[in-house]
Amino acid sequence: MQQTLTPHVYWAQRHEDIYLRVELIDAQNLDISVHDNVLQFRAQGHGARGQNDYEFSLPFLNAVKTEVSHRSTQRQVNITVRKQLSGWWDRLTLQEKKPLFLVPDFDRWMDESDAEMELREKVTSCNANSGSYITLKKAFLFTYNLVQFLGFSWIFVNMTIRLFILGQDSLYDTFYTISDVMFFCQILASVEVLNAMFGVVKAAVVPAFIQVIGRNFILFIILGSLQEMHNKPVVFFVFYLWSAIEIFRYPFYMLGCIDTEWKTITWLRYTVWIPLYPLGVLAEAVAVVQSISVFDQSRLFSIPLPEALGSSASFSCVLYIYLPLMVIGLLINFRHLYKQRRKRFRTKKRKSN
Ligand SMILES: CCCCCCCCCCCCC[C@@H](O)CC(=O)SCCNC(=O)CCNC(=O)[C@H](O)C(C)(C)COP(=O)(O)OP(=O)(O)OC[C@H]1O[C@@H](n2cnc3c(N)ncnc32)[C@H](O)[C@@H]1OP(=O)(O)O
Repeated sequence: MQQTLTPHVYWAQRHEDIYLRVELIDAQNLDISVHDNVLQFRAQGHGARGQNDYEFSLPFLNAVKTEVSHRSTQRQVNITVRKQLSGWWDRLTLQEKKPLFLVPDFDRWMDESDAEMELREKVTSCNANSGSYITLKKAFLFTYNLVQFLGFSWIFVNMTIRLFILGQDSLYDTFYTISDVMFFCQILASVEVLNAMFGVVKAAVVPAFIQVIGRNFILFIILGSLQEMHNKPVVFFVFYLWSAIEIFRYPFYMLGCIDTEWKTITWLRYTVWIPLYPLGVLAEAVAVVQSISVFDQSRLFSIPLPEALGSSASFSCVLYIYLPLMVIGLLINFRHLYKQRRKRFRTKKRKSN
């Protein structure tokens, strides 16, 4: 008949954890739990007294967490118990007299000051890692915002100068002179959706997605794909309104990356959108409406239909759906920007009180 015996148990501690090493070869049917700060161990295996059931219980000196992690190898069972509060214990067990089966694990043994040093090194290397991640992130964001700022400033300044020099004529060739840089900036702007998705910045995903998809739809499908749209004055208004906000938004972000704030830039970033956003959406809607007849005539992107319904549907069907979607997108983003504005200025006011 098998007897129930106690295995040899080796222990060591750190400020956060207790490590137990149970000398049991090929341990099976492990039952390890912690209740009321007492660890119960039961298993079958080959220990000091051969193949047998082995068990022990350890009432800990101080409170520990109930979750216990263990890993059994061919030679031993390693158990880690987390201390409820970080700190150094004078001994492991509640009773002053150490149980006979329990001995220090000199392979893992550390005195308090060594463990403190190890803990400090861990914290320092963790801080160093997160510090270099933050520096890298800020450098990436700063560069991204700088590139966008330069792109949109070039667009805005170029259009303004051309308007002063050429007057009304400049409205008709905006696409030919500006679109390449606008294509570049708007493709790059997709990074903003990814940044929001992966938590690189604290921005909301849906507004960023609406913004990028909305603009790229107008730029690539409505304006870019139809030659008939290239010389329309609406291109001027769309590009001018888009770039008018970005020459404030990107410098605002750049300053944030270097932990600096210029009140005027902050005010402009969170205020200029109030007239610009509805005007921008209006200009985009005009472009969509103007493109409908062009799509109908050219049959570009027409949608194949089953024969019973006719040969194909004009892409303008999509545009009729897109127009109300623009209003929904406008409302979502307007509400989002309004909340951002209130949050920004409310916090600032409170901070300055
Ligand atoms: C159901 C809908 C289906 C979709 C169908 C499509 C519908 C299409 C609708 C089309 C509507 C779009 C029309 C639009 O194209 C028209 C115009 O653009 S007109 C011109 C005026 N436009 C604007 O004013 C909008 C400008 N754009 C924006 O403001 C942003 O793109 C927006 C996503 C709308 C809002 O930005 P965000 O959510 O990021 O807010 P914050 O700026 O307050 O930023 C929040 C925090 O994140 C930090 N952040 C964000 N980005 C960066 C960055 N690049 N670098 C560094 N830091 C960044 C920022 O600092 C904030 O942090 P903290 O609060 O700590 O300061």
